[in-house]
This record gives sequence, structure tokens and C-alpha cells, in this order.
Amino acid sequence: MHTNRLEAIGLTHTYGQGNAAAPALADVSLTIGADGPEAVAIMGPSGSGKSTLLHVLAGIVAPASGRVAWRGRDLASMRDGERTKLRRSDFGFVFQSGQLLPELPAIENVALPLMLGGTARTGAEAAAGTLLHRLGLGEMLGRRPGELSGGQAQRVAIARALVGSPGIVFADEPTGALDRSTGDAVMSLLIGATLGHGASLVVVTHDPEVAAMCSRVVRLQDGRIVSDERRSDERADAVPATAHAAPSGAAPVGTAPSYALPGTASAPMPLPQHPSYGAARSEAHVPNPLRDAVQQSWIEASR
Ligand SMILES: Nc1ncnc2c1ncn2[C@@H]1O[C@H](COP(=O)(O)OP(=O)(O)OP(=O)(O)O)[C@@H](O)[C@H]1O
Repeated sequence: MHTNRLEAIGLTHTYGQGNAAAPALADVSLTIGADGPEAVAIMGPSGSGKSTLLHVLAGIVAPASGRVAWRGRDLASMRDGERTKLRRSDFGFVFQSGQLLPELPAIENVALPLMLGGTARTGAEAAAGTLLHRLGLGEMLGRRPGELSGGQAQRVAIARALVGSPGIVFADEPTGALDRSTGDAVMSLLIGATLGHGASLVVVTHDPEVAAMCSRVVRLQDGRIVSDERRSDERADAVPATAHAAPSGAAPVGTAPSYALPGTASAPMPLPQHPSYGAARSEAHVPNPLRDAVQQSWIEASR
């Protein structure tokens, strides 16, 4: 059995009570990462329960019944503080936008998880810098989120999700605010870098193109899983060959494998510039309970 295994059994969840009750999940069972890292897309119509499932899997929302076990441990058996700590150490998160701390430069946003875990600033920033270089952002270390394009901000978010070497990364519409070509490049990078770190990816998406890049697609309807398909014909461009090199966050810049797209070797990824600089920041106010809970835990921990 693979270590980084997330197992959900018989999950149900209902918002509200009585006449106002809205069932969101009904007897959902699935296992992620049982045989090693995988990229799983969660799809389904609006209101089918995708976000609720992500929140329950990440331990933000407690299911009404059923259980979620990470590495064999039931999330419900942990104290709140322990679950919050686990989310920081074992889980990575990438949201549509607005997840970076706006006042911190890219390198500090990425170094933060390591510093909160006890790594000294110098070491944390060295590892953050290495990862940002690999993601093609070597020139952007000192820029704040409001000074980055949407695609650049998402790459910083990917670096922050991965810098602590999580076992699983949860992504909620990570390319939803990007144009097609930027979104495809970011998604390819997210899958390649996550699997390259030995972690699984769970991505909620409406976008069939995004799902097509994943090795498994789970479809929900009315809170139930209606299909769970594994693909053996992964799109060739979805996972860069270098992604499987299992990089170390502390590898020296220049010698480490790059996550650049195939054919671009170690050159920075030529993402098109987003026409609207600061877009990532202006989107920050769209409510998202999971992102806001994760963000709040960063803010509290960094005080
Ligand atoms: N906080 C809430 N209070 C009450 N009902 C909610 C709440 N959040 C979600 N719901 C309801 O639960 C159901 C599932 O919602 P959920 O957001 O999980 O679906 P989704 O598939 O992610 O939708 P979308 O694609 O539109 O984001 C819907 O009927 C929704 O109206």
C-alpha cells in the first residue's frame, strides 16, 4: 500500500436542516494514491458537490457520516489544531486566485510554509528560490502578488503548495481565472511538479481540457459518484518527462530538473503575459471557504 493514501468511505453531507436541508454528498467512497501518485479530476455539473467533497477530503468540513483517512489515520480522530497542522505539513492547496499573502514578495510567500515548520529563513528562502527558478520565475522572486500576472501568481501558488513536500495537493479550479493557453501551461506544470514531488493531485474543475490532462476522472451528480475512470492514454504533454525526477527542494539552482514544458529544457516557461496585471489580487475577494480557511491559518501562524 502506498504511504500517501487518502481514503474516503461512505461520505454524506447535508447543508441546513428541515425544509432547508440541501444534500450535497451521498455515500461517496473513493481512494486516492493507493498505488502511487495520481492526478485526479473531480468533475460534475454546478451544485453536484465537487467543492463540498474537496472540503471534506481536506478536513475543512466534517462529513455528516462516513470517514476520511489520511495515511491510515481518521481525520475526525484528530484535534482541530492537529488537523490544521496536518493541512500545513501534508497537504498543499492551489485555488483559482487570491491565495497568496499580498504584502509578501513571491519568495517569502513560498518560504512561509517551511519557516512555519521551523526551517530558518535562509534555508527556507534558498529552497523557495530554487523551486521558483524551476517554475520559470527566477526573475520574479521579489515581486508581490499584485505585481504578477495571473499565470505567474498561479506558479507562485504551485511553488508554495509544493515547497513543504506535501503528500497530496488539492486544487480548486486552479486555471479558472486564466486564458486558455496560460491555463493549459499552468495545469501542465501543476500536474508535472506535483507528481514529480511524489504527491497526488486532486483537482476540481469544470474544464474538460483540464480533466483530459489527468490520469483519472471522477464525476459527481447530485452528490454521488456516477463514474470513476482511469486513463491509460494520458496526454503526452500533460506531464513533462523531467517531472518524474523526484527533485529535492534544496537542490542547487541550475543543476536541478526544471519543470519547464517539453522542448523548453531548463529555460523559464514561456507563459504568455496576462493582459491584466494585478488580476490575481483583485480576485481575492471572491468568497471561497476552503481558501479562506487555509489562508487564515497561514496568517495566524505567521503572527
Ligand atoms: N454553505 C452552504 N450552505 C447551504 N448549501 C450549500 C452550501 N454550500 C453548498 N451548498 C449546496 O450544496 C450542494 C453542492 O454544492 P457544491 O458547492 O459542493 O457544488 P459544486 O459542484 O462545487 O458546484 P459549483 O460547480 O457550482 O461550484 C448545492 O446544492 C449547493 O447549493
